Amino acid sequence: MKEPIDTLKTLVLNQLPSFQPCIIPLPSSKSESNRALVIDALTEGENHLLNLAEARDTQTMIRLLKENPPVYDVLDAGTTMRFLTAYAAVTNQNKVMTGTARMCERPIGILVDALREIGAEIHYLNREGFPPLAVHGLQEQKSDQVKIRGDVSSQYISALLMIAPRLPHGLKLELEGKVGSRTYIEMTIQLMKSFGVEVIWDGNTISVAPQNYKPTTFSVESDWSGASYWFSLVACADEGELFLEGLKENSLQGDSKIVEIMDRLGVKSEFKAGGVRLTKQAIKGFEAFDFTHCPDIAQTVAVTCAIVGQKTEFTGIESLRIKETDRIFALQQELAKFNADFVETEKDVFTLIPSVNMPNQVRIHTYDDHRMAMAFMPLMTKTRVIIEDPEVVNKSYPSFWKHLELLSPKI
Ligand SMILES: O=C(O)C1=C[C@@H](OP(=O)(O)O)[C@@H](O)[C@H](O)C1
Ligand SMILES: C=C(OP(=O)(O)O)C(=O)O
Repeated sequence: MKEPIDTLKTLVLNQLPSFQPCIIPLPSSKSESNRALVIDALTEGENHLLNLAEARDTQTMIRLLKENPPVYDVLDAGTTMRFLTAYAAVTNQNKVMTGTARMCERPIGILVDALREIGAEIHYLNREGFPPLAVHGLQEQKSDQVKIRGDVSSQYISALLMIAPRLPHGLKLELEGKVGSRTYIEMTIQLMKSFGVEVIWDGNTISVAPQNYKPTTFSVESDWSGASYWFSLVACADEGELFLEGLKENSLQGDSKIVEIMDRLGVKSEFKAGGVRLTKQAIKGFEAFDFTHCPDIAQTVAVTCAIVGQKTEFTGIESLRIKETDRIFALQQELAKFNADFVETEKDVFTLIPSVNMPNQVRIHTYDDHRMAMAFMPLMTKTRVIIEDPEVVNKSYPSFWKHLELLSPKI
């Protein structure tokens, strides 16, 4: 049971228009960590995984793989649900897959259908197409060629790819229709290659022959999705400079696109040894952006545009409806609290109309979504902000509020 709203824990952020130059340490990427952990579990021999994320999604993955309970309760971690469903199948285990109430509303049918076609026995325990599930392993591979649509979640494709080298006949995945979050599929393939596995992506077909992962040392990069909130803070502040530690210019993470976006919204990025320096520059502006391949930074960019006065068209955000919450609805509700609008002007095209009048205080509801809490933090440059359920950030970035405390005001 969720607590009633009045008794919810809140965090008050006092207005901070400008801040002194500051170093932000950043967490490690949970997407890279969760892939490395599944690959590690499928490797014969010992890997050395460095810099694994502190994110709850990753800690849940570590715990479940280590303790190997009969029920894999993934809480609210999408990658953990999708990757471990495929993992349980290929390792021939009997597992119940479950999670939070919201997780049981996030679709998994496309992955289950593909795994069944390959030969896994999986049953739905409640609603067809959604967790909870009972996985009963994969006795015999029935098919090595599967068609899969790519427009709902790339996590199904990543899950299948990572188990593919361990299937007796390997796997040929034929991607159908529009493919969203393609950068995450590329990340999966890059990680597989780092662990010595060959993957061939040719047009719409990704082929993986049966082969073994090779033990290696792998170090997880800092998290670009988490970095996006600090870019936004610099964009929204009157004055401010940040050094974000551990980021590399050539990243496996598609959310590094934030550099390009924030360049238009007034943030200059300079890559140095050990990270990236963010300073303010004039806003160049943009009219439209397609988030198909970087959906997790859509909230960051929407809030930034609302604050800096940039009217913008958002496309490629359909998948936001099936994430930790319906992020489109959540954005619309919370942006309206400071008189910004996020309106569907044509089917699947949303226009962000910036704030015209800033109230003295805004209370942000966070909808069990870490990214709602973090994306609205930069509003503190303009007004006093109250964040409901601040611990929601633990999913990906438990030290987020501690890092915010590193800032000191510029008087
Ligand atoms: O593979 C991954 O690590 C992820 C893929 C994306 O999901 P979709 O493929 O469902 O868009 C992204 O939103 C999620 O935060 C992490
Ligand atoms: C959508 C997200 O995660 P997941 O799908 O793995 O729960 C996210 O971190 O924004």
